[in-house]
Amino acid sequence: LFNMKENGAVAQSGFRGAEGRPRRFAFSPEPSMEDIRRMQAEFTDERDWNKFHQPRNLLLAMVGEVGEVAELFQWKGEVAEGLPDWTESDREQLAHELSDVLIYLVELAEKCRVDLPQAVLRKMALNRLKYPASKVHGSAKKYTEYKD
Ligand SMILES: Nc1ccn([C@H]2C[C@H](O)[C@@H](COP(=O)(O)OP(=O)(O)OP(=O)(O)O)O2)c(=O)n1
Repeated sequence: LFNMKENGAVAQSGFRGAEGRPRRFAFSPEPSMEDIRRMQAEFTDERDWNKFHQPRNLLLAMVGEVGEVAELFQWKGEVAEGLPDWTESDREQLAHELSDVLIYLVELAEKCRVDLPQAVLRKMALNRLKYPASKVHGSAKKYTEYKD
């Protein structure tokens, strides 16, 4: 059991502790979405790749990377939270592919002039209004299926 504390992360290896209860998990506080936007902008500028990174191309690149994430899960059947049966190498591959999706998503948002962190706050506020916890607790019905 090791503890990845250096980044402020509280992730630990394995999903369940000795008592069989799920361990606490949280992301590291850094980098922020703005950090990621800036780092990817530098990467793109240094290679003179902005001419390729129009919104539609970024969207297609992102969807391609989503496909690569799906490939890692393909034919595995249901996978338990924490991926207890995956090798370290499979986990690292997944970390790479999820990062590719995020990098393209952040750049797509930038090129579409969507301030993504603030947009997420607005959308989550809408989600809470649409799905009041008191009304939908324990049910996965879509909001259109509720009678009142
Ligand atoms: N025109 C490009 C090409 C790559 N990248 C960056 C963003 C992604 O994080 C990563 C994608 O690289 P690849 O297209 O080589 O894809 P993979 O890393 O998934 O490699 P593979 O397709 O071999 O699995 O590199 C980019 O910004 N712009």
